[in-house]
Amino acid sequence: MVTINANAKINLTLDILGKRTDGYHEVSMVMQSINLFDTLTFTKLDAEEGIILHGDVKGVAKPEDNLIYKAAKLFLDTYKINSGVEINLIKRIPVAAGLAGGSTDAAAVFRGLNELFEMNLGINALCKMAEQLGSDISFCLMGGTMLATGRGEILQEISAMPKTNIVLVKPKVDVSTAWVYKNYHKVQDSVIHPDNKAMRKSLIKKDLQGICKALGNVLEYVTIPEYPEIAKIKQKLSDYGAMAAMMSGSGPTVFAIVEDSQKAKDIVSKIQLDFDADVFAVETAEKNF
Ligand SMILES: C[C@@](CO)(OP(=O)(O)O)[C@H](O)COP(=O)(O)OP(=O)(O)OC[C@H]1O[C@@H](n2ccc(N)nc2=O)[C@H](O)[C@@H]1O
Ligand SMILES: Nc1ncnc2c1ncn2[C@@H]1O[C@H](COP(=O)(O)OP(=O)(O)O)[C@@H](O)[C@H]1O
Repeated sequence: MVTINANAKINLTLDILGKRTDGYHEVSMVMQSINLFDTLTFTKLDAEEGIILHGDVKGVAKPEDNLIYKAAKLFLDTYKINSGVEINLIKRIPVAAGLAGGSTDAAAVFRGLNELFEMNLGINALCKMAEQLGSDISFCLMGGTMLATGRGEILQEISAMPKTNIVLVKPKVDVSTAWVYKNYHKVQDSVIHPDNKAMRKSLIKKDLQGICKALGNVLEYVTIPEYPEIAKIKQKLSDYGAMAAMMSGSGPTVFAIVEDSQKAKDIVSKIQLDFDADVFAVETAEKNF
């Protein structure tokens, strides 16, 4: 049996450089893994038993639609492995939250099956499969602090963010990533683009104030007008003394950077009373490879 913890991510920056001919958007974003995680365990089965998945994902009715199932099928088919596999999922990352919950589960499947079947595949081979299923899965394989370009699948390791306390607030609405990207053209002329160079410089200097100053996400301009609660959550987090607060990915989760774990606990206990939301105190996580 193999067990993998699949970390969620936040976007320290998210910039869109343009629309591509394949319909996706060209992005440039600094991504950071965090220690909020799903846990997946993998056990070999006989080939005729196929892929059996235990554990529900809200809104995903059929197991075959789960990214976990799709990733397992892709792995077994690609490497012509004549075996079944049983996968147990403990879901902790909120779904459709901007935290890459589905992508990180898929990445965990590639890592888990690589170990279970003793394939010794390198990160490049795993990333090749990842790209076929989703833009964020390659980052979830790598983890840590990365600059992601292309549609998100081209990764460059950059200076790691110092270990930092983060508070996550996920209001009880689900946001479709596809919908957010689809509506970006309506706001693109009025957005303030994040400064990725300034972010990278601050990361090199381990300057948390600088990192806070350089946070920026152009998708806020699409998601916040539709879900104004996100702006209220950002404001409250600042009022309660967070160093900075911003929406992650396509939203709706807001993450706040806070100076220590006591402050994080204080903020969690207060903000839980203000909003109908899932609230977590977490830390930044290190890379997987
Ligand atoms: C916005 C981000 C930021 O990290 O994260 P989430 O909010 O989903 O966590 C990502 O770009 C989400 O990546 P991911 O969730 O893997 O997206 P995919 O499954 O590849 O694509 C979902 C849909 O989003 C759109 N899409 C995605 C990535 C991209 N660079 N341009 C796009 O236009 C496409 O319309 C696609 O149909
Ligand atoms: N294992 C999974 N975990 C979460 N979502 C999944 C999974 N498999 C498929 N999905 C689908 O992917 C969509 C995006 O989910 P998720 O990755 O959690 O969003 P985001 O990247 O915005 O955090 C969900 O609404 C759901 O329909």
